[in-house]
Amino acid sequence: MTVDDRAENPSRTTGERDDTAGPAAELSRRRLLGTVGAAGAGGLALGAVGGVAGHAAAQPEPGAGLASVGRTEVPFGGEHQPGITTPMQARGHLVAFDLAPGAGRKEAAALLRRWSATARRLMAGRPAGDSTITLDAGPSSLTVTVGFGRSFFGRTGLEKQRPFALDPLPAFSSDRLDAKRSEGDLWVQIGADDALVAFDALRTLQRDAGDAARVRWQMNGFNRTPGATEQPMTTRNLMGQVDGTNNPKESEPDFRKRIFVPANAADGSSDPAWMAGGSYAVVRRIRMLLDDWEKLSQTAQEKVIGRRKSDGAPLTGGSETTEPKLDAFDAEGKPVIPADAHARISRPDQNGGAAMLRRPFSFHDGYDEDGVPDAGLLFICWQADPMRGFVPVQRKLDRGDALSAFIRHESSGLFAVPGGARSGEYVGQRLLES
Ligand SMILES: C=CC1=C(C)c2cc3[nH]c(cc4nc(cc5[nH]c(cc1n2)c(C)c5CCC(=O)O)C(CCC(=O)O)=C4C)c(C)c3C=C
Ligand SMILES: [Fe+2]
Repeated sequence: MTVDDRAENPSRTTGERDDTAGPAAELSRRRLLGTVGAAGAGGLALGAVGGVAGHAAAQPEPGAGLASVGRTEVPFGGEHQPGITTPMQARGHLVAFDLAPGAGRKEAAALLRRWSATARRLMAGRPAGDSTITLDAGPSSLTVTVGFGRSFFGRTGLEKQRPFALDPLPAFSSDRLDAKRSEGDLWVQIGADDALVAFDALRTLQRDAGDAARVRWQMNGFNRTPGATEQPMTTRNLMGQVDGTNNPKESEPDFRKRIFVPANAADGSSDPAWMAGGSYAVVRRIRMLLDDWEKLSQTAQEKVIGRRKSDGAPLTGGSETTEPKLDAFDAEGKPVIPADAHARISRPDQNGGAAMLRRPFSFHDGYDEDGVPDAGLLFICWQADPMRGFVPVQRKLDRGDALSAFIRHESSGLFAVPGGARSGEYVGQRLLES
């Protein structure tokens, strides 16, 4: 998708009206952006509203001259939370919180109310609080997504409302998990196409937590900057592979069923009513053993995945979107796509139909003392039921994925992400006020 496509995509540019904004909405950056954006296109440099004299008049208007990357807005409200089907953003922060000692359901509800108000404002390109970090940045496709970990329900006395889907994930033999960087009462995913906008949201939400919750762990990630390529291209990961090709597509008939909890229990869901329109996120910090990986020849690397590095096409030929021929053999009688190739054994048709929407960020947290990069994938996958998404696929990968020798799962989290907030509602209200 080009920048212009993104700006024209209604899901990216039309926000629902913020009913918490009040008269300040008159001067909201979002509305200024519309005017100033148009003026900017004509080459007009605007002064302060009302022609304020002196130094202030020389300052550019907030939002002046924004390009479509900065202008693009994702709606906060809706059937689903943002940040699930939103196109991947350039910058991401993941942060887990634990409720503070003594904080319970009442404090959690107040916190979710504060976070929702902040997210609504920031995602619309309006300041929340006194920060000036993003005054000239625009919404930049900011999304804030909030989820509940298993431990949240005990802390708030809501155990009867805890979904079975939050039962702990099974242990996998290749797990090397750090408990301190895993799980958490609450999880927030922040994504934006501008690093300052993403940081500002992270900092503001953390300040909003006040005495109610403390940061348990926090991770930073990135992806290709939208607009950097003219063709809409699937992103690459830090191993250099095209990654995301065979994700379920929103246009597929079973997409919603696979990714989202149905809107009512009559649709065969065992989920509590408050999860209607929600999804489950599995979050894994997966370190890439890049020194080992880069010792492999390109041909060997391609066999590990089963796809070409250059364009992501299957080893049996065609283009990125060509269906792989799983039963093709080479002159020596070996499968062209090896039996343990990652992209072969992770397919739904090899796992009883198990499917998930992968929406990761890459990470790089510097180098270890021995010069080894601490880099990899903040793997985030979304599904209506982790037992019919992540778990069976990871079980299969754990038993015999050629990629396993080059990656290490270092932390894990499973979070129930409720449906999107309706107008005037805060995220999680249907749980906290049930
Ligand atoms: C348990 C789920 C998965 C984990 C963990 C995982 C880690 C992981 N994957 C790559 C790179 C690629 N994965 C690709 C495809 C792919 N991977 C999974 C699941 C997990 N991956 C699925 C379900 C699929 C799609 C299979 C299909 O339907 O065809 C690919 C190929 C291109 C693509 O379709 O995206 C690559 C490349 C890495 C580097 C990694 C851990 C660091
Ligand atoms: Fe994968």
